[in-house]
Amino acid sequence: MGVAVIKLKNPPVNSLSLEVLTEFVISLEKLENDKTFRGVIVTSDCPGIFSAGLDLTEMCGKSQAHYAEYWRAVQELWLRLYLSNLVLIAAINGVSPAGGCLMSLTCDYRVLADNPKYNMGLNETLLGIVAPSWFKDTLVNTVGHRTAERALQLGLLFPPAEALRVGMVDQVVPEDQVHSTALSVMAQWLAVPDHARQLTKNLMRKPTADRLVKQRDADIQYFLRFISRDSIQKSLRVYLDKLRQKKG
Ligand SMILES: CC/C=C\CCC/C=C/C(=O)SCCNC(=O)CCNC(=O)[C@H](O)C(C)(C)COP(=O)(O)OP(=O)(O)OC[C@H]1O[C@@H](n2cnc3c(N)ncnc32)[C@H](O)[C@@H]1OP(=O)(O)O
Repeated sequence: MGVAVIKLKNPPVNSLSLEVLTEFVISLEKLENDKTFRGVIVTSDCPGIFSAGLDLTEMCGKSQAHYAEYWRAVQELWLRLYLSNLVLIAAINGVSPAGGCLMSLTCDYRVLADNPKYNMGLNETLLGIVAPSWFKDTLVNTVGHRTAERALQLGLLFPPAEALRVGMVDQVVPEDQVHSTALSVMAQWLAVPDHARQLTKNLMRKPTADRLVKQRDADIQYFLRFISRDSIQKSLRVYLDKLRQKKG
């Protein structure tokens, strides 16, 4: 039925490095241009981890030019996913904090494996950083304003039952059924004529996407100023050190 599977593969935690973002955009573009494909299942090849989100090492101790390039790539992936003409189904087979969660929120439907470890949410505040307005918009459009406000301020990571309750995911299924469920949901979405579904998706999503499109450069400048602050660099270093020391 013309369904591709994109499996994120950047061990150990599928962090969204510049290279991963760039490859993801290229893969999506190819699929969008190949009319034999109408849908994509986005999933992970890393056991227990859908994606650890943006790659913290890309945002720490690098040059301004690097931060600008990185942030443009983050914007690009979000825009491509959010406005994709393809049906996108996230088969979430692991934990998905921050950018990992965002990626799944851009999909049309989310199936999450029922494992209490597989938390998801926008936890940026816990790192001492702030989810950008378009991350916030994506969450608000999924779970509503009040739930998003509480989740964003507290940096909440929701276990599966809670994620389902607040509408962050559409279905929670046993781990071994995530892929088959995503496939059967895909069949349901593909039963709708493409042009009508695509126009409707665009109607729902374009106003949100346009807010970023109209001010992409300003958004990059804002990111540069924010991420370059000594206090933010320090917060990121402390967070990364904590992650590294966990093992020791
Ligand atoms: C104006 C706007 C400004 C800024 C906006 C920025 C928006 C940011 C969005 C983000 O996505 S920030 C990233 C948020 N992500 C997280 O908080 C997740 C952090 N990681 C974890 O919680 C865990 O690693 C895990 C995903 C639950 C996996 O745990 P596990 O025990 O399996 O692995 P471990 O913690 O030992 O990690 C292995 C290895 O990977 C490194 N790591 C983990 N996450 C990241 C990451 N996001 N980026 C880069 N590297 C990461 C970790 O340090 C370990 O490295 P080591 O092997 O060298 O020790």
